[in-house]
Amino acid sequence: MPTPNHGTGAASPAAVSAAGLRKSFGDKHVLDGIDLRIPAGSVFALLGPNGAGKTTVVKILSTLISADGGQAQVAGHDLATSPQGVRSAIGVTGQFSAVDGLITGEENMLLMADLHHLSKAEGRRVTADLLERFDLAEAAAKPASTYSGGMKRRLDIAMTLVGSPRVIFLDEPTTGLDPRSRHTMWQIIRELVTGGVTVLLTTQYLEEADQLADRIAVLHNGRIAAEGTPDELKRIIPGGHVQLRFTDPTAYRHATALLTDATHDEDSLTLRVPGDGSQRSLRTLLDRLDTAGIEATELTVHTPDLDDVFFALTDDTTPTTGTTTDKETAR
Ligand SMILES: Nc1ncnc2c1ncn2[C@@H]1O[C@H](COP(=O)(O)OP(=O)(O)OP(=O)(O)O)[C@@H](O)[C@H]1O
Repeated sequence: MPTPNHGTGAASPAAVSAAGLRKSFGDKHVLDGIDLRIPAGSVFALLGPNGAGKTTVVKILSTLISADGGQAQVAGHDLATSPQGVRSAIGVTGQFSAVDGLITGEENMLLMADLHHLSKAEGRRVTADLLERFDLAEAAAKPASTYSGGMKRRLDIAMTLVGSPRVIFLDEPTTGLDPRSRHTMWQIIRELVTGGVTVLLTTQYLEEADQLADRIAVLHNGRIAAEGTPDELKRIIPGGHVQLRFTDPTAYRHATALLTDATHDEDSLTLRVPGDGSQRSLRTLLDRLDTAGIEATELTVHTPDLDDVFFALTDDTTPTTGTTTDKETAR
């Protein structure tokens, strides 16, 4: 479920905007003209295969490295002319934790408060508040090296929040976490956005983008291959169909003769009828079968999901009508 502030565009001011970002490492062109617009108070997911350049985008937008070309503004500050302004408005949680394992969770937080020049009292207040919020109060006095992966990740994000950033970059926030910790992290991210923060996250997990993001961009070959809401992206990929499976070869043959737009597989006695999975198209198909007195043994509706989008956009060898996921099986 995306966040309440569906950042669909025009009305909300942009918390992050970028135009024509380019970056090469040696002769390797990693980013070849990236445009982004992330409405304030929304979650934006950057998806892409390994090595697509997701971390590079985060590093550029968080001023850790500079772009070779293009321009960007973050929280109203220009990357080129006001990098310090950008840094003061953002929080970054990278793939490699900033947590120091030798000191306690609380000490990590207090160190962060010092870096943000909070007074001792304010630092202690913010630390106690965040440790409580992130369910780390009990473990606060233990060395961070004894924390589980999920606890370290929560501490990492809590440390990011010490400076009250308006824009947060989360680079693969749930990689390596078990399903429960992943769900906890999703809840934390949703709460951040409800509080008005803007989140740019990179992820390998399509489900994560589907669950969290108001908008998703798929990065491939140095460019944004597609951008939109999860539903918009799913709509651009064909591949919805109804699969009919028969056990009676005669019924299968009759169905093949009737449904001439279907592709069929003689060996498994199955037909694939193109369709958008809507109630109307399903009813039409069932009416045609009923009228002809044909009964299928099994009917399965397939609708494209983000996996299909990802594969179709990032693998030139996969046909766009390829893999689909079973969404509903009847009979
Ligand atoms: N400092 C660097 N020097 C040389 N090459 C680099 C450097 N940083 C990144 N690259 C290369 O740039 C490409 C993009 O890397 P990046 O880490 O941005 O990808 P990514 O999409 O985040 O990948 P992953 O999902 O694996 O984390 C990769 O081919 C990587 O090897």
